[in-house]
Amino acid sequence: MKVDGQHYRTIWLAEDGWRVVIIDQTKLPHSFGTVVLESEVQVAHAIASMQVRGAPLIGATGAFGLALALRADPSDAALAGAYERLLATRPTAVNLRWALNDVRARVAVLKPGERTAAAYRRAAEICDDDVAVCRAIGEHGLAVFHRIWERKGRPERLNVLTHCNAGWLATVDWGTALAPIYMAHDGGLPVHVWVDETRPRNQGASITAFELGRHGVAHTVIADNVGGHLMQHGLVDLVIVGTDRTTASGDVCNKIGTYLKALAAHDNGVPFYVALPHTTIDWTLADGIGTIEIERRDPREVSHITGRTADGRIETVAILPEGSPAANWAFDVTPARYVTGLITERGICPASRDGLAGLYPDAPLLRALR
Ligand SMILES: CSC[C@@H](O)[C@@H](O)C(=O)COP(=O)(O)O
Repeated sequence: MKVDGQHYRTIWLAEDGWRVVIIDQTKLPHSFGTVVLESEVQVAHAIASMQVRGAPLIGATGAFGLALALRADPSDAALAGAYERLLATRPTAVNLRWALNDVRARVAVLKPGERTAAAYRRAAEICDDDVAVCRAIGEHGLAVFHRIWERKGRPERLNVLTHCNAGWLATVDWGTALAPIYMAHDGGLPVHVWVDETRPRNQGASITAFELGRHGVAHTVIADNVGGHLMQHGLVDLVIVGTDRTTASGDVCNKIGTYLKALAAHDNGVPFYVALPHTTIDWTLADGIGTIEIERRDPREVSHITGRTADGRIETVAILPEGSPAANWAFDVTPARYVTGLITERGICPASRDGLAGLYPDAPLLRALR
């Protein structure tokens, strides 16, 4: 997508053809800058510190991490070590495991001297595929938006609520949940987005609002607790979110607070859609609540908040009384029964094993789960 008239992806190779450039998302929305990664250790840091974030982008970055590791040492031992270290950076988004498994499987069968080039090639393909997949998600989602707009009698604005950031900055380009929003806006559908601020790290307030604002999409940032009230008053036409891991039975793990939005949507008859690429489906799991590892992050993300002062300095301040403990669960699971539909690159399906099997009859392990 474009920032100040220039088209960006979220990750690309530097002119030297081997270093990896990313947008430093920890600096948004106050500054837009890039960071150059030269080693697997720097890639691991970028993922863990959330310079890059969002499930598909974490996967793509991990793939480049393996390429950088192999460039330094293409041995079996180095490949195994880099795989484990990169996998440990963030536990919940399954795209990371998917991308690391994919690259490892392709290079492990090659001679060490051939591995680096193969890993770079595959990482680049993963990026290109992600762009194509997100574009397709956008097109399928756009049809949903049009249907709801028509059903509601073509209101002056179509109010969409989203949580966290599932936009182009969470993927390689386009985004998942935000892709149909961009397409709706570009096509003249009068879309307006309620942006949940998404405490504690405020990905909605800092990243989704940045994206939508730069693209000219009408939006309003709201505190995380507002959505239920808006739904009760008919001010939300649909909810659309991304996901970090969706089980083979359609349970959806996404940013903490998603579950509460799904409950409120259910109570108010508001459609609740989840947009996802195939790389986010964990075909090995049937029950999301009991089995998905939920990342727990530094409580400091809850007890402190960062922003820009009137004179332009970025400052972090404490917001809790001294001595009050804080806890920081980063994701929750929305059971499939609260999900109106899964919007994938192959189309839309019910959030269920049969729904996913209909779209992905070729999926590995699906049979074993039946
Ligand atoms: C297309 S991104 C889907 C999810 O990764 C997104 O909704 C989300 O929860 C991101 O969490 P984050 O902790 O910012 O990586």
